[in-house]
Amino acid sequence: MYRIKEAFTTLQGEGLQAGRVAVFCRFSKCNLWTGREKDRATAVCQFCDTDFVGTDGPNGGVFETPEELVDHIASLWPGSGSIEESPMVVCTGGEPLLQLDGALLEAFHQRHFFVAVETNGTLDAPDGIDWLCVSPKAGTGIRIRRCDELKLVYPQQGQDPADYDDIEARARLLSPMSSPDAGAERDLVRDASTREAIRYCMAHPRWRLSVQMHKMVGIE
Ligand SMILES: C[S@@+](CC[C@H](N)C(=O)[O-])C[C@H]1O[C@@H](n2cnc3c(N)ncnc32)[C@H](O)[C@@H]1O
Ligand SMILES: Nc1nc2[nH]cc(C(=O)O)c2c(=O)[nH]1
Ligand code: SF4
Ligand SMILES: [Mg+2]
Repeated sequence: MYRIKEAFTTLQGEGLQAGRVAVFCRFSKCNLWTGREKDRATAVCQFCDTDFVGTDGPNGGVFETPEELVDHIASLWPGSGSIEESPMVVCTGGEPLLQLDGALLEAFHQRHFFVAVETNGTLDAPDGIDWLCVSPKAGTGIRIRRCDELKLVYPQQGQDPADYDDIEARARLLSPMSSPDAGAERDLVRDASTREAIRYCMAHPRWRLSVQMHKMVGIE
């Protein structure tokens, strides 16, 4: 059984796949925060910009089998879904690795999906993910030692990008932290974080900047 908060089609806004059309499959629940505002101050991860509680969002729900969920996601893909088109699904959340298993991956692949995953890296990932993005949170133990992109939200108190030097990745990205709330304050926080991230990249050119493009162009 898979519990999905919401699903929607947009452009991947972050990381090396930014700009690519994808169906986002947002899994319910996270192991680093309950998702309730009253618990934010005591959560392990306190800056989350996402509502992942329950299954009541647009195109959300409870899916009994992998095929049922994949049919639902495929129905949101705007093209034909042919192998040439390489339809993409981004499994995110919440923490998708609490639920994503080999059977679901296999079902996505049967339907020609390129499967990307956004994870906090604290849980083991099943084999066969096509694009694995690990975004470590300060103070957590990272189990995933190898990924496609390491995408640090920056700056985080108590975290130094060098803490992750031993994780193997095709690219190392700093993604400026924005405030969880929408509006003017979010932009101010984001602008300050962006300046800091740029400064860090310039001094440590192993790292590159990744901006949350979707927030800038006003898409989901
Ligand atoms: C909501 S998380 C869900 C996936 C997974 N739990 C994780 O943390 O990677 C999706 C992405 O948004 C990033 N993110 C969350 N809150 C953010 C914020 N306030 N500013 C910038 N990025 C943020 C996360 O680091 C992650 O890369
Ligand atoms: N456009 C867009 N790109 C994204 N990349 C990662 C996201 C996420 O919430 O995991 C996200 C998101 O929420 N929207
Ligand atoms: S950013 Fe990821 S790890 Fe942090 S609370 Fe949100 S969903 Fe969980
Ligand atoms: Mg998001």
